[in-house]
Amino acid sequence: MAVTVVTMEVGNDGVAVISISNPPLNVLTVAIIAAMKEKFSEATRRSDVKAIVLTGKGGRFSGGFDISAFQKVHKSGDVSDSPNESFDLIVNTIEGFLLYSGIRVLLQSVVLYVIVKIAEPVVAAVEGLALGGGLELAMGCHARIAAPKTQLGLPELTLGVIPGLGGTQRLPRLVGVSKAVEMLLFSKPIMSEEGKFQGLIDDIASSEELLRASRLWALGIVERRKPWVRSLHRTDKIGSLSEAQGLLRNAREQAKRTAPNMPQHLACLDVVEEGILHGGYAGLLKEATVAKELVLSNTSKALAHLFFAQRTTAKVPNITDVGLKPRHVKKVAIIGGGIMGSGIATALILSNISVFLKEINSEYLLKGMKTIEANIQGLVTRGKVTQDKGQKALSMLKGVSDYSEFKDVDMVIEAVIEDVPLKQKIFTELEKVCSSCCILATNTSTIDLNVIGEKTNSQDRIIGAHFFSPAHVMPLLEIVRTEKTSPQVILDLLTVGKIIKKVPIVVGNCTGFAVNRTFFPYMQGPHLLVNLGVDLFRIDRVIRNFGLPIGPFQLQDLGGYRLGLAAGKEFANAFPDRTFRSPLTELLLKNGRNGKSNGKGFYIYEKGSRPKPDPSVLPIIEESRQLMNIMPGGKPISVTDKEILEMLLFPAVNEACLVLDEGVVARASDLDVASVLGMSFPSYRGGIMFWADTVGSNHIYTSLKRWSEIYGSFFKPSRFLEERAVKGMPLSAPATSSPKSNSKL
Ligand SMILES: C[C@H](O)CC(=O)SCCNC(=O)CCNC(=O)[C@H](O)C(C)(C)COP(=O)(O)OP(=O)(O)OC[C@H]1O[C@@H](n2cnc3c(N)ncnc32)[C@H](O)[C@@H]1OP(=O)(O)O
Repeated sequence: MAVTVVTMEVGNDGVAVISISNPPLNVLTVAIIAAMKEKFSEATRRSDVKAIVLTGKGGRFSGGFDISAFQKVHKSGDVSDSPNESFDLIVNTIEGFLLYSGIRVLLQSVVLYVIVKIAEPVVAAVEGLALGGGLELAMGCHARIAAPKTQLGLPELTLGVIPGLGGTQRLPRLVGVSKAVEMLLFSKPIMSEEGKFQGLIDDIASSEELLRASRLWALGIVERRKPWVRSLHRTDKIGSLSEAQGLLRNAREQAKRTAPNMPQHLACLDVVEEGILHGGYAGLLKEATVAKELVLSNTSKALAHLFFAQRTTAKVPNITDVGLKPRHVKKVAIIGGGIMGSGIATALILSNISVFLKEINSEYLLKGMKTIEANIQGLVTRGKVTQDKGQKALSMLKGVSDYSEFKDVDMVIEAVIEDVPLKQKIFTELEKVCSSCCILATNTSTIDLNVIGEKTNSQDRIIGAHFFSPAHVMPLLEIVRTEKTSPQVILDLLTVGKIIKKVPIVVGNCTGFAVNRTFFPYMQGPHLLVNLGVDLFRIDRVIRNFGLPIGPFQLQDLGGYRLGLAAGKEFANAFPDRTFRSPLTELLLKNGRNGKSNGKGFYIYEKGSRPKPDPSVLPIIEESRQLMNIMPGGKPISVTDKEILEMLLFPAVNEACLVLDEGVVARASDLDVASVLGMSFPSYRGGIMFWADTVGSNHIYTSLKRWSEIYGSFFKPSRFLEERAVKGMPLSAPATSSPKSNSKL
């Protein structure tokens, strides 16, 4: 159990060093804030203290306010668990605002002066990271000295809230309105080097020198060699009112486009503006009010849930909690240099893992190597990777055309086409050429792993490493285990996932695994609706308005119809009872259409403009409708946008319930993360199960039941959903009984 403390040491130089210790990230809790106040008061009372340095133990200043406190507020609805005390700590105690605000609040000041007299300058010694409340605390100090490469940022908007410890006021005063708005709206941290350039940081000192430099700076303030700056009182970086308001106007327009359906972006800009119009103190008061309102919003509930859900995926029962140590994976061989194989190779080499890429001939090999180079170049061009890092990554790559290098690789990832005999052949060969402890992974997205490994005696080291395309960009890694996969192999792949900065989710073996399986009804529902007479472009619009980046038909355009058809067949075989068979995709292919790749999709794609609906697809849809003949009375059904949304998403929720009930995932929150990272379900809705619980199991069940009676078994609700609806239980609540014997984990 980590010890949470705030300590103070006073040196012979008269500098008190107050240190926060709450490993691993020194997050701020209400208790820590109270303890800090106590230490500051003590320092003020002591006659031997001339100045104060505030720092964090363990090489990290602070990761911000404790997000789990937000979750407490979400459960209780009581905002007193949020950081109230902090206002007093930063404004009154550290920054000493009231002391210097003069006659205006004279009476009050005198009283406070007596209670928390503060005449010492405070310097923040910042290392590792200062995020959210951590950076806000540092900005309340009179100067900030940072170690090199320290991350500085205000990521609160990603949690559905705004900075609540003065960040909306002090950041614009330190770095200017334009940079502050950029950092706030995009929650993008900067490094201390840029922080120094922007004026957020006063000086940089090496890690070893940090405390000494901070003490000296603090003494410099006492001796008036350095300025004693209260950032809340500064106005020099704000610029003219009209300029600031122009920036905010543009930022609002941008926020409406890039962050629709979320309240915190516009609210944050309003709070920044309040401070510009009426002064920093007024801005702080508004910030406190708005922060409290936002913490109770559905967006904040969803995003805080997702924050922890994402970190929970790496905690796998009986794998990560049984004392196993991960083995070091240094060399990986990849079979297949197509889009997937080259994307996976790119992700590995960028994390310093050596890769041998194998292809069947030199032409394909060259193509794969070129794709990897292009992937890296793309990242360099977009500024995601430096030129040096890109070069170094490419030096970790070697193309091969046979198995001679495979004898001492730690892992092989097969990424060839979805062909069962081919994969079986490859795995029997791998068993012969690789060492007996080499991990044998496949990137299949649908095929049963037991079938792939059927002809080997290595079932214990066969595992699925299902990446999402493009693999070097998409953050999700679905790790598929069978009942025979050894815990050590699962742990090793989890560790590789973390090293290459993916969010790994361990799932059981079934058709489509967790992600594709949950979303197969979402790809079929739109066809059902279109055959019932609903306009396809309206369907896409409804989904976009809900928050997915593109609708299901545009998604099919991107993937190509052949791929969709092949996947549809797999699902139809595995789950015939809840498959909707539509002739539409085959008709499209028959008409020479294959989506974006051949320029014949549901949309027309022209460089530089948004995709436009293609009217030439409508006669094909009409043909499909006539063949299906399912419109009641031959007339298109009449549905609201809400019904369209629900008819598309509830079947996916139903499948997610089955995935959960069958033990394909360990917990509902894994499906939330999978849906957000694998299928672009809007994060601010918390993921598919979280969202479903906000809608309510009863409404989902009764709707599906009604539609199944009218439109057929595609909508048939599962037993799990029915049980939860009858009991009034959330879908995400853990099962009350012991784990099922059919669990796939
Ligand atoms: C009032 C204020 O304005 C409001 C705020 O300050 S809101 C908080 C603002 N701060 C943030 O958003 C930072 C959130 N944290 C992060 O982004 C990442 O943890 C990080 C980039 C700092 C570090 O990443 P990384 O090194 O990969 O460590 P990571 O696994 O994420 O975190 C380590 C542990 O700390 C926990 N943690 C991290 N930040 C936390 C926070 N702010 N509150 C509570 N727990 C936190 C994680 O849940 C994890 O716990 P676990 O080991 O039990 O799973």
